[in-house]
Amino acid sequence: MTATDTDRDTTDASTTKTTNASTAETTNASTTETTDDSPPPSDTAGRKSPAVAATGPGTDTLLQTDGLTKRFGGFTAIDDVDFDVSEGELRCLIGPNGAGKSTLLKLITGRHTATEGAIYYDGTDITDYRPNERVDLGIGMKFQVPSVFDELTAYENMRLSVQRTHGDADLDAAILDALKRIDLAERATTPAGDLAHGQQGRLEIGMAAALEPDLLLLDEPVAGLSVEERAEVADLVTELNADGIAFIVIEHDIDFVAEIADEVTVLHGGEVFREDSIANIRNDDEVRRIYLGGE
Ligand SMILES: Nc1ncnc2c1ncn2[C@@H]1O[C@H](COP(=O)(O)OP(=O)(O)OP(=O)(O)O)[C@@H](O)[C@H]1O
Repeated sequence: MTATDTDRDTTDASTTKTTNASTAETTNASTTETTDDSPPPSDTAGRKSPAVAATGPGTDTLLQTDGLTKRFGGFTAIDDVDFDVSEGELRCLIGPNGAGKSTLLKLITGRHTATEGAIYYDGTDITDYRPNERVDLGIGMKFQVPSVFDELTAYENMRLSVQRTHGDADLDAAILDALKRIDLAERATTPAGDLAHGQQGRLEIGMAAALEPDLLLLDEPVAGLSVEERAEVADLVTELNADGIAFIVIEHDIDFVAEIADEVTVLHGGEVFREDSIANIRNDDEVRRIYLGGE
C-alpha cells in the first residue's frame, strides 16, 4: 500500500472486520475485508465531470462506468474504463495478475475512490457515494478473504444478514430458509470456523445474497476449493442469478467461468482488452498471449 492510495478502508467503519457482532456494518458481507493501512480518503478535486448525462444509462443497464480511472501515485491501475452490466446479467471478469480486476470491483463498491470518471448504478451517479450507501442501493460484495465470524455459528452469522432485510416476525424461519438455500441448514449450529472451506464460501455468498442485492460482486469465489466445492458454488451462483441477482465475478478458473458466464470481460493493464462470449474468449490468441505475458 502506498501513501498515495485514496482508499476509504481505514476511515470507513463499514470496511473493518471486527468481532463485535452488534456492529451493524459488520453484518454486511460486502464490507468486511480489511486490506491495508491507507490514509484517509483524499478529496476528489481534479476529477473530471461525468460525461454521461445525469439521467444515467438506459433502463436495463444496472451498472455503468464512464472513463473510470484509478491511479495509485503515478501508477494507473484502471485506465479510462467504460464497462457496463445489465440487470440480471452474470459477467465474469478475467485477466492476468495485476490487470486491475480487484481494483475495478473496489471502485464499484466504493472502497477505492475514483481518480477520474464516473460510476452509475441504476441511473444514479454513485461516484461519490460511500460504501455503505452503495450497499443500501443494492450492491453487495464477497471479497477474497473470509468475512464470516469464525466463533459464531452458521445460524448466527446468517442472522446478521437476514435481520437487516427482514423484520423480527418469522426471523428464525427466514434464517433457516437462507441456510437451506446454501445447503447449510444441517450445519446451523456449527461455528463458522469449523465449517469446510467450501461451506464457508457458500455461507459468505448466502449472507451477501440475504441482503437482497441487485448486483453481487464476487472476487475469486472458488480460489482454493476442491472440484466438488467449485461445482457447488457454481450451482449457487447460477441459482441466485436465476432469481434475478446480477453478478460480476472475478475468477482465474476458466472452467468455472465457462460454467457460469454469459459474457466475459478481459482486463489487461487496467484497460478493457476484450468483451465477448466465453467460447470466443477461449479461442482468442491475443487473450492467450497476454496470459502468457507476451504483450
Ligand atoms: N492500494 C494499492 N496501492 C498501490 N498499487 C495498487 C494498490 N492496489 C492495487 N495496486 C496495483 O494495481 C494493479 C492492479 O491490481 P489488482 O489487484 O486490481 O489486480 P488484479 O487484476 O486483481 O490482480 P490479481 O489477479 O493478481 O488479484 C497492480 O499492479 C497492483 O500492484
